[in-house]
Amino acid sequence: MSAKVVVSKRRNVNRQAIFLITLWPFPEDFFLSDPELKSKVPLEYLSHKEKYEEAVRKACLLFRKVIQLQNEGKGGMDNFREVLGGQLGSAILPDGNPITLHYVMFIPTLMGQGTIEQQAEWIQKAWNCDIIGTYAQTELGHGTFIRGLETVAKYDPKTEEFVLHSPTLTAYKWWPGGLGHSANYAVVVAQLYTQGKCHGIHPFVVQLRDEETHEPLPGIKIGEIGCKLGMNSTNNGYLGFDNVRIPRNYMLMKNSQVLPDGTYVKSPSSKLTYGTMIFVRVVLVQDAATYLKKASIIATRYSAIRHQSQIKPDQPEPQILDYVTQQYKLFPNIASCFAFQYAATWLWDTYNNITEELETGQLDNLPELHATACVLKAVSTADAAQGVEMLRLACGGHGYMTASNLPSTYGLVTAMCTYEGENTVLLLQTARFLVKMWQNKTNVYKLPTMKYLATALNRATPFEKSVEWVIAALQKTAAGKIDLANRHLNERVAKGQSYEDAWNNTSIELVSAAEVHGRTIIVEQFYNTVQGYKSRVSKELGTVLEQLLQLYAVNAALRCTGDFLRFTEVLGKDITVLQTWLEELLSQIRPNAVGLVDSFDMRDEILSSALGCYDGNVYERLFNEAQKSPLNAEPVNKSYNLYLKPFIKAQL
Ligand SMILES: CCCCCCCCCCCCCCCCCC(=O)SCCNC(=O)CCNC(=O)[C@H](O)C(C)(C)COP(=O)(O)OP(=O)(O)OC[C@H]1O[C@@H](n2cnc3c(N)ncnc32)[C@H](O)[C@@H]1OP(=O)(O)O
Ligand SMILES: Cc1cc2nc3c(=O)[nH]c(=O)nc-3n(C[C@H](O)[C@H](O)[C@H](O)COP(=O)(O)OP(=O)(O)OC[C@H]3O[C@@H](n4cnc5c(N)ncnc54)[C@H](O)[C@@H]3O)c2cc1C
Repeated sequence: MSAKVVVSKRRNVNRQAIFLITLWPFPEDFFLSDPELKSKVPLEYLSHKEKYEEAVRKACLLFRKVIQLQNEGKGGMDNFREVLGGQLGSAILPDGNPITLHYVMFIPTLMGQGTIEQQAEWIQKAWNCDIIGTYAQTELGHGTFIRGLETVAKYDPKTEEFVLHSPTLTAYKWWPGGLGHSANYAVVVAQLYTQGKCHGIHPFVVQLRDEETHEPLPGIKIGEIGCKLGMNSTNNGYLGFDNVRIPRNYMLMKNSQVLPDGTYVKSPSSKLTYGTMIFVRVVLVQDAATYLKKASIIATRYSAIRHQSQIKPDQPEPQILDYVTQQYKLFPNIASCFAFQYAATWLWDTYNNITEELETGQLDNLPELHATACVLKAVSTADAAQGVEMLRLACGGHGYMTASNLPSTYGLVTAMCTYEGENTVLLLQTARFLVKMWQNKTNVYKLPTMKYLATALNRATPFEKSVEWVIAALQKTAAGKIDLANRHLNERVAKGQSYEDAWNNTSIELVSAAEVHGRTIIVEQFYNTVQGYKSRVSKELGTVLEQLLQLYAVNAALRCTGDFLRFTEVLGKDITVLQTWLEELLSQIRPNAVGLVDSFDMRDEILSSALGCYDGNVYERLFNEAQKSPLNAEPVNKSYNLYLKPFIKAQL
């Protein structure tokens, strides 16, 4: 394979940003019409081993095709984004892609953490897929608390090498995607020791397997971690080191360095090592939107086909879409798809702007970027996971069928709540930043996502039925919750608790404050986007977008009525108005519901669902899928004669 990648020498180029610029229409058909990218047998009927082998076959073909497009000058890095993301990627590899981490974390870490020379050495090889990498950070004993990682990289100045070692079982790397049997290299995050001192965690490039035979190298203990709730083809692995030596320049040294004599040169910020995690958290908001769109299309189309019960006696069974409770399950999730999509776009732009600043050595906005990426990743993935599950339930029994593709979509989306930072932990990171800003009010005024904190608490928010009011009320609630949590924190400290104990004892309130702050950002971005669109789209489209915005906002408000009653001037009677407003919106959106999900523009092959196809032939498809069960290949299964018959005939 040969893909030309030019490594720019300009320091201020945001190299990770080039991933996500869409320059041309993506040729889905080039992938979806390739018979080799279709599985002959539904994946669920394959063994664990066969699933993995099939996933590797498809993944290689998939990326070969992407590289072919690139070599023909048809699109660039944006093609990688399409095949890695939840839309095309999860259609072709519904149980996960064993090479994803190579593109999503290995290459971005080389780009973000390597010196120009290291990039020149590694990136071309990685882009050409001469080597396949993963990102090995989490260990059996620690995923969240990365300062507590146990893998050691000790510098030996005599040989100018690092010696990597796993001193305990809990030091084994555990979880990295593709680590089991796919990758032959990894970025390994380990505690750096030089001149007898530990300098904390740093990234190292480590070869794991022979480039020809793929046999594990001496001192490398490696394997796959086993079956999971979902993502069973991602080949998550474990990895232990027995005094494995790597050259000095295999430590990624853009931010901190170890000189040949072992002298440690400090990074301008130790948190720059965490850069790849920010990048992935940012792109996950988009992925959360994609998975929720997928489930929303399936459940909404199915709800238009499915007839059940009666609303009035003697009348035909209605489409289940006409039940208001069903609309309540579906439409707020459709609105969330728009909300997360707009938040993702805004966050991506913010990320680009701030990483460009970082490249010039300006770190002022890094804390806000971190806090914002954490909260948006946490809120969007949690809501998407809950939403997909609700949409699955909204399809009744058929939603429980693998053929609906909802169980496997849930398996993919719920993993996002844990990986790349467990959601509660991320909300606590945001809370840490909010409290800091709250305590030091002068900074609050400068930061775009925090500006509201300067005035929100003292601003009057008399109730009115408008999105502007919902935003003001959410802001006031977030400010009120931060203020209260901060007061409780201080009270606990005043009573003699250490700050850390007081923090832990206040953490339920802190998490809740951060969550409302995240929802405030999302509603505000939705509002800003719709205001921007209004003059550019037809009146009819403007009206529908406005309805979706209102639905998202009023639903967000109704989710925190208790907090509104505590922190704003809202009264019980106003909640009734909010409830009626929600019900009005459900009925306004009803005629456009199917059109709205059609607008997400996902082909049947991408939905991969017997319930969600464009033509609505739900029952035929379910029946056809049932015929694919290997049990139906023979009229009588051998277990009848072996077990059932003797059991039935026996005199018990
Ligand atoms: C071609 C590609 C295109 C892409 C296409 C799209 C396709 C998408 C497909 C997606 C598939 C993704 C598959 C990914 C699989 C998952 C991979 C993983 O999980 S990998 C494994 C992922 N693992 C995880 O995510 C582990 C989660 N754990 C952690 O990140 C950390 O342990 C921690 C943040 C919780 C604490 O860290 P700790 O060092 O204990 O820090 P303290 O709490 O003591 O705070 C100290 C100070 O540091 C500050 N600060 C902190 N972080 C940052 C930051 N990033 N920055 C800046 N600052 C930061 C903090 O604010 C505070 O400031 P101050 O108040 O003092 O001023
Ligand atoms: C599908 C999948 C793929 C993954 N891929 C990779 C990969 O490619 N590379 C990689 O390195 N890792 C990977 N991971 C690991 C992932 O990043 C970690 O699982 C994640 O960071 C959470 O860490 P943990 O598992 O240690 O959870 P824990 O931290 O043990 O969480 C358990 C509970 O403890 C709570 N908790 C922990 N710390 C705190 C705290 N400070 N305050 C309050 N509560 C706390 C959490 O909220 C949670 O409820 C993957 C994980 C999954 C599920």
